[in-house]
Amino acid sequence: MSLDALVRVRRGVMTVEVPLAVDDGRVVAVLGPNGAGKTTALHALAGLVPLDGGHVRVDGATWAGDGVHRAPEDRAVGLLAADHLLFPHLGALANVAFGPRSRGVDRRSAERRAREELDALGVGDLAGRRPSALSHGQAQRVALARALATDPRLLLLDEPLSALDPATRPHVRAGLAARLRAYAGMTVVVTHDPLDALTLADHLVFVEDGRVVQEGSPAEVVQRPRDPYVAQVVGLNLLAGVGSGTGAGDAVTTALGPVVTRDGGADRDAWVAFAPSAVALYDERPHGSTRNVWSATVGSVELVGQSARVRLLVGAAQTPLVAEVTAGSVAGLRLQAGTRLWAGVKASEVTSYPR
Ligand SMILES: Nc1ncnc2c1ncn2[C@@H]1O[C@H](COP(=O)(O)OP(=O)(O)OP(=O)(O)O)[C@@H](O)[C@H]1O
Repeated sequence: MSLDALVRVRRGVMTVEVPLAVDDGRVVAVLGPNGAGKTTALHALAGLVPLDGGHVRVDGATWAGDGVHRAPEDRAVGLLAADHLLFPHLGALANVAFGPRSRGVDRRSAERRAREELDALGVGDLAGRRPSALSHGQAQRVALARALATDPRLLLLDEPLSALDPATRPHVRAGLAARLRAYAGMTVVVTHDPLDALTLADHLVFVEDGRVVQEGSPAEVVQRPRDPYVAQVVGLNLLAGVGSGTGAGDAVTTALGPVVTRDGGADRDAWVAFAPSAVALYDERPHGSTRNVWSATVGSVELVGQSARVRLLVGAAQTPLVAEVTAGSVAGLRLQAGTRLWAGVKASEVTSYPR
């Protein structure tokens, strides 16, 4: 049993066109920058936005498309938004029981189901509290319980953790991940946050300007980004390049000139990727085993704990790269915006793969 959807919705000059397939018990994350069309796609699955084309089919039944448009209440959907919108005048239990009640379940059964769901999310002891007496994290768990208490086939989460403060977020994320592992239905989660996606989802779909630019398992995407936005999300430097195409060359020609990689340069059109931590910085041109060396200018330096993210503009084309170095190197090299230096990456740290 599964979700099979092709969401096509016109939004002004942009058309959102996103295929989505989810199997039972699986979690798909949709990622993308602001305005990419993520919420539009989610709302189309929920029935809040009509399709301009495509289809939404669940377990073989058509929810939308082919002249059909089921109303949201006629879809077995649970929707959770960043702002929980619990009923302020009802306690947590009554808020959660509202879902099954509104679908015709008798009061006693609805409350039993609500209590079960609150317990499963670790907030059973808050059953009698009104939303105003709940922390953000607690309220979001109650809202998740409300989305799940109708036993939806399809759970839709729209930035479920984005309104939480950084101290609360990891706890709610862990609770959500545990609950999703036990949930038998299908989940689509929209998020900006790569950590949410990597910890919650089995499959990632990246959307930009309404279109899918890359999808795959978290491991695939992290190792082999195929789009600058995806590379930025997973924290890798990515360059488009051209290899020899003969299997003989060992360098890929990029905006930085030839880059020597550990995979050779056999592919005609190739991506070249390396981690910021693989970029070493020097105040004089290094001599030695480092095969890839470029002149660079520091754009900015951001200290995060014991390490620093250094944005660089590299080579004649001023190509942006990110280096991650120790706080000690920042002091030793006196790194600041405008500092001119050398950046080096060992060939063994650089991967290349077909574009
Ligand atoms: N009701 C609407 N009518 C027309 N255009 C809309 C409507 N809602 C959103 N849009 C536009 O559609 C595009 C996609 O918006 P959407 O909210 O789906 O993006 P998103 O990826 O969820 O972005 P964000 O991360 O900022 O929430 C945007 O350009 C937005 O301005």
